[in-house]
Amino acid sequence: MLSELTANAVADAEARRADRPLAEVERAAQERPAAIDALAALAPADRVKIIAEVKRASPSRGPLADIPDPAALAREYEAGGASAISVLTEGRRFLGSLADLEAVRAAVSLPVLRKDFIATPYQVLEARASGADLVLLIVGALEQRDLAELHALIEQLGMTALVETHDADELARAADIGARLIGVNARNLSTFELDRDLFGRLAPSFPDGAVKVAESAVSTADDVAAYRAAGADVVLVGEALVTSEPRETLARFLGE
Ligand SMILES: O=P(O)(O)OC[C@@H](O)[C@@H](O)c1c[nH]c2ccccc12
Repeated sequence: MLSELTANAVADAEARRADRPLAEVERAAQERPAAIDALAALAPADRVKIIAEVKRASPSRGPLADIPDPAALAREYEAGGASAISVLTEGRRFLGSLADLEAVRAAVSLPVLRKDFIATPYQVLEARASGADLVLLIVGALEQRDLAELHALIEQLGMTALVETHDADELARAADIGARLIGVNARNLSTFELDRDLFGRLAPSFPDGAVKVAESAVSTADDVAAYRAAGADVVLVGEALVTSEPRETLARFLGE
């Protein structure tokens, strides 16, 4: 499933490229105001931080929420105390778009993450051209050389990569490229199985100095507290926020 999601995302980007060639996206990326320092915004602190996700649907969970106005949702997230906003831009299974990312970027002053199946420089440039500060790289979807090259391009453009892992080998690969913001996704993107304890098992093996992000499977404040107790600096939450009153839920999750 992960390779199919990635192949589709790359094919969709290639189709966009026919209308908007690489040189044009490069220019648009350069003209954008500098990216926000997301690493500073997500740095370890005496309280847990939350990346709140704009997510309409997923292949494992189906439709979650309509979200007619992603900018309004992002403003709720900002007012509720989120430290960054993740925007799914994958169109086929997650029903997102780059237009969602643009709308969110214009609405908030928090760092914004492009959450997609990124495997080409073109997709990274699109992210910057749409105002992203952060770009997701899924280790399990990439050869090590491509991972290293995409990571370098993201940093060159002044953005931060969130490098997503799902086992000890992938965590070692993230460490090898010098990733400074590393996530552990509780959901296996090939089988869609959830393993809520995976973050806790991998946390001791994070490279020194890397910011630790626990991704997925949070439905209650206790889940956030469990991730925090296991060493998470940051927790990434989607479904629980889009299916509830986001400000109230964030307040509960942040222990307020
Ligand atoms: O809705 P949840 O269980 O709170 O999960 C959010 C986020 O972690 C999840 O959407 C996600 C994590 N890694 C991904 C990679 C691609 C697409 C989606 C994801």
